[in-house]
Amino acid sequence: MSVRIHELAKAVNKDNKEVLDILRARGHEVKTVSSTIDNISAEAFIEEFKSADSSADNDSEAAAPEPAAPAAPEPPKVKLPAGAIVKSADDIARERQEREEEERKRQEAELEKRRAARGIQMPQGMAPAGKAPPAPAPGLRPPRPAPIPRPGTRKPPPGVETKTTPVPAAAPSPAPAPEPAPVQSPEPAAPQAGVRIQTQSGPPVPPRSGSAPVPPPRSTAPEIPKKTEAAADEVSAEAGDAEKKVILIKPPIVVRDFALEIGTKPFKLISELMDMGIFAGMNQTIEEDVAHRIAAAHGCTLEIRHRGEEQQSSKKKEEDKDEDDPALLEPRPPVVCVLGHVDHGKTTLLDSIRKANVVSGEAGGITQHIGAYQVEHEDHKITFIDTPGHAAFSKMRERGANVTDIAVLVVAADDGFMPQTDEALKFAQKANVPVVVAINKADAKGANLDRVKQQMQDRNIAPEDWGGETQCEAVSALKGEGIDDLLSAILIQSEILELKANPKCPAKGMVVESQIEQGRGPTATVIIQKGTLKVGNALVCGENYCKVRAMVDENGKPVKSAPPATPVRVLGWSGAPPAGVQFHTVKNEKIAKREVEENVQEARRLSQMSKTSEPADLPTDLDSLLAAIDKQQAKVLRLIVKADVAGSLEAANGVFNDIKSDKVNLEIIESGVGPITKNDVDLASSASAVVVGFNVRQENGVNAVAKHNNVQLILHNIIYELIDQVKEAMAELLDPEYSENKIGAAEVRQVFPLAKGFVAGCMITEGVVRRDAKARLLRKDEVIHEGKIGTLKRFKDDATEVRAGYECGIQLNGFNKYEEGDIIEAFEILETRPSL
Ligand SMILES: Nc1nc2c(ncn2[C@@H]2O[C@H](COP(=O)(O)OP(=O)(O)OP(=O)(O)O)[C@@H](O)[C@H]2O)c(=O)[nH]1
Repeated sequence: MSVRIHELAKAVNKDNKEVLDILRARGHEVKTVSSTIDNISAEAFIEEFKSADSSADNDSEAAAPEPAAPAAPEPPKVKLPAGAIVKSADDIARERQEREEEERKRQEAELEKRRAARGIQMPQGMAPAGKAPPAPAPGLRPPRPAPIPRPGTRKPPPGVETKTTPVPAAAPSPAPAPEPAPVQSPEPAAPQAGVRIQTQSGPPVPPRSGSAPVPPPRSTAPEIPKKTEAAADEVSAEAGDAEKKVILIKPPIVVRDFALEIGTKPFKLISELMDMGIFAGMNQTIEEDVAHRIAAAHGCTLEIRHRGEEQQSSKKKEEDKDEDDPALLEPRPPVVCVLGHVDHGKTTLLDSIRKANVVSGEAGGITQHIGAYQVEHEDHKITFIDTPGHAAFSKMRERGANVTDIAVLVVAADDGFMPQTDEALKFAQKANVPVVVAINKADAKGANLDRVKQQMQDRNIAPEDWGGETQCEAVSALKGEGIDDLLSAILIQSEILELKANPKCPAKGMVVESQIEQGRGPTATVIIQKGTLKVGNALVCGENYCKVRAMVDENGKPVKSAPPATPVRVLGWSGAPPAGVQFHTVKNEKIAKREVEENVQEARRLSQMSKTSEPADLPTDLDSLLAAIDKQQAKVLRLIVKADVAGSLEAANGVFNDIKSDKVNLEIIESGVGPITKNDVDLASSASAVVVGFNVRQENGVNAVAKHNNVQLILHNIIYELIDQVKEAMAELLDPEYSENKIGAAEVRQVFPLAKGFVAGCMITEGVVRRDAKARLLRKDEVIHEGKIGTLKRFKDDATEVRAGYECGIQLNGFNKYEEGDIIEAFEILETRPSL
């Protein structure tokens, strides 16, 4: 949207030319009255001049109580302060032209003046603006002490001239009570900083009719002593922090709103921002540190309240008060996770408990994502979280331990404690989660229960039957033996823990897993920790929100509500929330969106802060400098990683980040949940990256686009394979290394002249000499010539190769000076791929 100049002039009741001139002076490229300016500038212009008009009207009404006779002007009814200058009509006319020029300069100089006002002395004869009001004049109200300037206090019009009498700076003592003054008494305005003051002798002359002053572009409030902004700054600096206006603001900080808060106009704020090299529109947001600087320049103190923090603390208090009230707590099922070493039988155990078998469906035999299920035993519910077993999933497993009340540590009776068993035990102990040991594969050949119990004792978790405190059950997950005892042991442990939660408060919980499902969009398996989650609830989970569209249980059945410790898959998310992040319920979707927006801003701010603190890593000595240069010169394999679920994605990113090489750096430029799309390929193409897919499919047509753009796709369902292929891709970036491989040697026995040049009659003394090989001629161990073999003949026939013990004729390209006894060595160049 744009506005034509003549429309603008009409709107502010001014000449077209005048408006044109003002706009040109302000840097707008306007040629004729039909030229246009943008809507925002036009609005600001209208606002500025309309308010100036109205205020000037008020001023003129107040200042001209009676029309003056043109020839013999009567002295004004209002007695002006001593020394005050009232301009003649001629002066006004002359200054009218000057005003436009001043107006142009004014805006540019405004900020500069404000800064300068703190350090630069005022022109002589000019009252230190902002420190002292004008001297009192008989009949006028006494001077008031300089008030603390309020942001937004308008400046006097540039054309208004007054003479001010310097008086000592107003003490910060309480202001004397103002005497009643006639309403029509216009108060002299302080001059604008930097505006030249003209002095005139002779009596004050009232304004003449017919030469009404042009309304100044800015209004002056008649009741308030005027101060320039420079003066305002000066005062605010003197006033100190105690008297600064404190502004409370919640991010995001939008230019328009912020301008109003600090008492300035949005367009002025925009120009200040531009001065700082920041280009932001009315409705755009600015960074917090920028807002702080601007607020300080306006004499305000900015307090930014991050809603999340505020709400968290206030919510925490409420929860402490209401949600954890013992009277409201009710018993809840235990949340159990199954941990252990690879192949010790975790999945089989979970299947056995659920009387289902999903082991056969797993790619590579590894559980690759967390599921959560609930089973019933002795009329009590138990919630199980399935955790994967490979080392790559350590993080997920750690998380699994953190969300749970009890950990079942699976130890194969025939294998005993293994590194990952110890790691899992460590996680559980770190999370303060009691452990129930399931000695699995009790049926297997070589099963040794006592050895496992001994290992338990060695790890300070002695089994109960050995006098310790750790419950321990021998089971055969495969045969379904000992499962009931294990479940009973879990329930006993649960009873000891006295697990309770308030089912009536707003739901709170943790995301166990999330993914993007076809037809369902982002979904997340969550475990409710407090309250009851209901369809229709609005949730906030880090940088994602959810209006619960539907919930399904572990059997895929829709449920309407989920009480504490229940696992449910929730539909209706804005995006897939990462596993391990907590969610809470808010009043409605609008609030959820707002909170999430703030969380996103906060996350950005934190990442910005971490980026700016990076210089600490700068090299400080020569060695580290050289290492840094080496690192810069190292090749980079960029990856775009996609995985089926958030947990797998994190695990995959984790293992990729663990691949260390001095020669090739690995950089994950993008990662996400869901199938590989054409966008991923496009991004990979522009970033020269490789797309890696873990347990995901690719959308139709992706292959063709990848081929066309020469983008490598690496897809696999098994993490080890993926790691190997990524390493291969890294190695391929390295420049090949070349090595020489001697394949044979011949001794020159006789030199034969030919029509053109000579041929060396040789005996092959070792290996083989091939026609396409490279050769070097040695004479008394000195290399005389190196090049390619030109001809290789057996008698008169060309030969491709001649083996040791045979005679042949050899001609080297570009060489003719063979001598008897010379040695011709044949070799080939081998190209090898360097290792990482
Ligand atoms: N003999 C015997 N074999 C078992 C038992 N439990 C599991 N197995 C076998 O052990 C192997 C591994 O079982 P999983 O349940 O896949 O082991 P896991 O710990 O879940 O393995 P990951 O998912 O790779 O971590 C399978 O071949 C099972 O049949 C058991 O009680 N007895």
